[in-house]
Amino acid sequence: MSGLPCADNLLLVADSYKISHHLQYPPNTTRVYSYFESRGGQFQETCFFGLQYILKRWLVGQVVTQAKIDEAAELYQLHFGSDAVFNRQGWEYILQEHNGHLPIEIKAVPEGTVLPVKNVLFTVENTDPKCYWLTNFLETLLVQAWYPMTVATNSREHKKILQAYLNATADNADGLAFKLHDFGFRGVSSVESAAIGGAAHLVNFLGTDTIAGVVLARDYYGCPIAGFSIPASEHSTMTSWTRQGEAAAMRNMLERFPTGLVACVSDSYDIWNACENLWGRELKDLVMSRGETNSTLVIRPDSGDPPTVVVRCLELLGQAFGVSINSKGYKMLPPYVRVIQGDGIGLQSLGEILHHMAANGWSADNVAFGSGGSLLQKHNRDTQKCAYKCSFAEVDGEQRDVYKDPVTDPGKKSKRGRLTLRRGDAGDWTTVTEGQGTPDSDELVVVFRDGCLVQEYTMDEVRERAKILDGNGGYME
Ligand SMILES: O=C1OCCC/C1=C\Nc1ccccc1
Repeated sequence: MSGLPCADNLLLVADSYKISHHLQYPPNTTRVYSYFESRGGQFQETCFFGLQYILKRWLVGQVVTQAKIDEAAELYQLHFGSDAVFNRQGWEYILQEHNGHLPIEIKAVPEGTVLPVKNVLFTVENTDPKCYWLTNFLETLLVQAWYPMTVATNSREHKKILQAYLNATADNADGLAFKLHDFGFRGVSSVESAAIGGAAHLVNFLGTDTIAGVVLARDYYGCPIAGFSIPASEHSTMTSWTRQGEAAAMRNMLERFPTGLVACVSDSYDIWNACENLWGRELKDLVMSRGETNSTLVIRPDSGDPPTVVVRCLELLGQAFGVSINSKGYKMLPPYVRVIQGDGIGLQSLGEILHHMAANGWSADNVAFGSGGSLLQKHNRDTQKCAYKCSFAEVDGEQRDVYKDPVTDPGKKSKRGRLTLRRGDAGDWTTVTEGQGTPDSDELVVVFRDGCLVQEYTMDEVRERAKILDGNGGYME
């Protein structure tokens, strides 16, 4: 037992109403086929990621045992006040006939793929006609793919902005992968969410403090080390020296971490004083000497109006350490001093800060950003309108296209029939409905079948697919 709620018992990982659904399909239903899509919302394209974690964590291998069936039967008898709801026979059939492996086929777009919303992202179908009820039993769990997909998509939107500003104001975009650091571990709802969301951010970037995400990438995406960080202070390690001791605390950071990158939060009392008089005067020689070993001090403001504070810090540091003009005509601090802004960073404020920097002649290359709640937590299933819907069924041997089309919301209309995902010569994506597609033209790949993970992706492959191609998703006015 992993100590998790539901303790790895897949039979408990569903909405309660699902437990009764095996009794609600037409008699002699032998096949239920459903698909997952994002209908779009904040973003009109989606970076698909995270299904592999769900498959490997919950569905691969012998996931049905007698003990799990008995535990579920007991709980559901209490939960419904009846032992006529839970599908004991159905689960025992899977245990006996399939040795506890799920007779399901899942076809998905390769992880990391970026495609317009409203396209099929994965399909689910039972491979044993007696297990028609299993396809949609799995909805509850599989729809949780909304989270990693939405985090990866949102993180990638930040990358577009950063790349555009680097292209416009920096010598190159070589530092792009470290420009947005994940600060979100504490701000999500669970360690597992941190792992999933943290890994999703790492599809696009290499900087993170969310260790759980690095661990998930190692354990589920074959990546020994998916993200990196550096020694950095927090307010307690600075303020415990007292206000009079702030310079000593800062000096300690430089002496304890004499080479490489070190970050120091500097707004405990007065960020302006810190930049001008502490880093810029009292510790100036120690800061400058880091240049001799290609080492860098990263100064961290952590309060105030972000665009104003970032630019003011750059101005003060520029006065103290000097400024050069890069190939794009923008100001650069010396290589041994940089700024990281980790307060109030989201898609909107990132653009505003970078715009304000550029408007004041500062290159985007001077600053890195940290984002927490906006990066990992400020999303829900509706952000990208992710849904799982049945589009095909077989009843009494008759194959029927299935759909919903609510008169009260045309936006919720679902696709009909078996679906395939086609990629045109121009790289455009089309979802072919009503079984009109052909298997050999289908971009959907069988990733799971009958308890086995048929196709697996490494973080490197995922990152390759998620790369941003044109460097000008820009926001430059
Ligand atoms: O402030 C924080 O809140 C919570 C997450 C971590 C964190 C800062 N970390 C950091 C890492 C690398 C450079 C600078 C800071």
